[in-house]
Amino acid sequence: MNTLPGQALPRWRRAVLKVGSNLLAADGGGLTPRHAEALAAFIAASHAEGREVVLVSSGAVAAGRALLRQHASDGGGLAARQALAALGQAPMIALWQSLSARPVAQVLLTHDDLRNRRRYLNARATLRELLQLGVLPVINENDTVSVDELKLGDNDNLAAIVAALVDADLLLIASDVDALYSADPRRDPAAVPIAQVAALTPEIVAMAGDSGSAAGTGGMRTKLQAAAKAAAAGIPTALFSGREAATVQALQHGQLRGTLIAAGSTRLQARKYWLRHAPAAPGRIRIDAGAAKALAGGRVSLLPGGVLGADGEFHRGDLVEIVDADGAAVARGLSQYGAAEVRRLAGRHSREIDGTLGYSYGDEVVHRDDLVSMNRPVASGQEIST
Ligand SMILES: Nc1ncnc2c1ncn2[C@@H]1O[C@H](COP(=O)(O)OP(=O)(O)O)[C@@H](O)[C@H]1O
Ligand SMILES: N[C@@H](CCC(=O)OP(=O)(O)O)C(=O)O
Repeated sequence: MNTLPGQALPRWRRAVLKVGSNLLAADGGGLTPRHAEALAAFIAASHAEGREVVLVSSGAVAAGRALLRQHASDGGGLAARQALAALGQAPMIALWQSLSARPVAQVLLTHDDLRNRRRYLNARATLRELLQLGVLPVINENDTVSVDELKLGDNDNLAAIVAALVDADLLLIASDVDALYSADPRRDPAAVPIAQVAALTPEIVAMAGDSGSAAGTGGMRTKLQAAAKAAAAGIPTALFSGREAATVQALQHGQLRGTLIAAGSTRLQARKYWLRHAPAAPGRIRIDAGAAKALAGGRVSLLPGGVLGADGEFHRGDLVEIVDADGAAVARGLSQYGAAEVRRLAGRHSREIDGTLGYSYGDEVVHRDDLVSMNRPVASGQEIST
């Protein structure tokens, strides 16, 4: 039973919710809606309030294993696990669809997809589009092609990477344990729950053990790794029990009965800091006076109409300098198009992109979420991007 007092959940508009296998296969066999129901109700209520939730759901291996058990034993090696995941993806998605009035979209990702700049941007564009369409994205690792060196390894880490990918302002991790404890509570009856973690020090990390069950993968260790990744991107993490319907309902009212792991800085600060200081590609985008003025004011995207040209070489997704007609630095950002493409798009209207290139990655040359103005301080508590 949860003995932690409630605490305020950080304000959020877009969250990633990670649901572990232990919750979905709570009876030790195949998937059950027992705990998923309350989580689906939370997602629906959040959506009705104008918030966006991206779901990262485990459970495919557990679902596959339950199906196969009726026919044969699964062996236990990597290929067997991959086969079980392939078998279980559809039932896992079906479970969420059965609990959601909105359409559910399946998204399978690997580490390789997220390391590759082009695929990273494509995954992000797809997820943004799904959210705009009002669809519930359900993400899982693409276990079929995830061999060891490509594997994210667990969905806790995948959820943290997705949180940064979709610019979430909160990472919610629902598990079968109600908090981070001072030691694994399955092994140490004297372990006490921890309500707040200000920083993931080595002492805190040492408290985390691995999974206590066959269904789960990483235990608390991967949850803290995920929280560290999220914190580095300026995203706080909330750990709570998805077994307690009252705990899940309390989230709806902004109350967390679990562990809150703070982010070092705000999401916007972390992102803007990175955009400002990371090494840029050997190339730059030149813009006209009107675009320079708009970008200096902040919170706007760079459209092709304001572009004069591009110098040097850079690729889609590269961080580039944006300069005015005199070569003075105005901003930095991730270009949606490569240098050759930007040269062709210079001065054109966004609606001409498709006709000019034969394809389009979006209306913006640099999206406002990927842009930092060089003459504006990165203030704390700035508005969260939409
Ligand atoms: N310090 C700790 N505090 C809480 N839980 C811990 C700790 N160390 C290990 N664990 C284990 O982590 C488990 C949750 O992780 P896991 O089994 O991977 O679940 P999930 O399927 O939700 O990802 C808990 O049931 C618990 O036994
Ligand atoms: N891709 C696997 C999930 C692996 C995983 O991370 O599981 P868990 O520790 O329960 O979140 C599956 O769907 O079974």
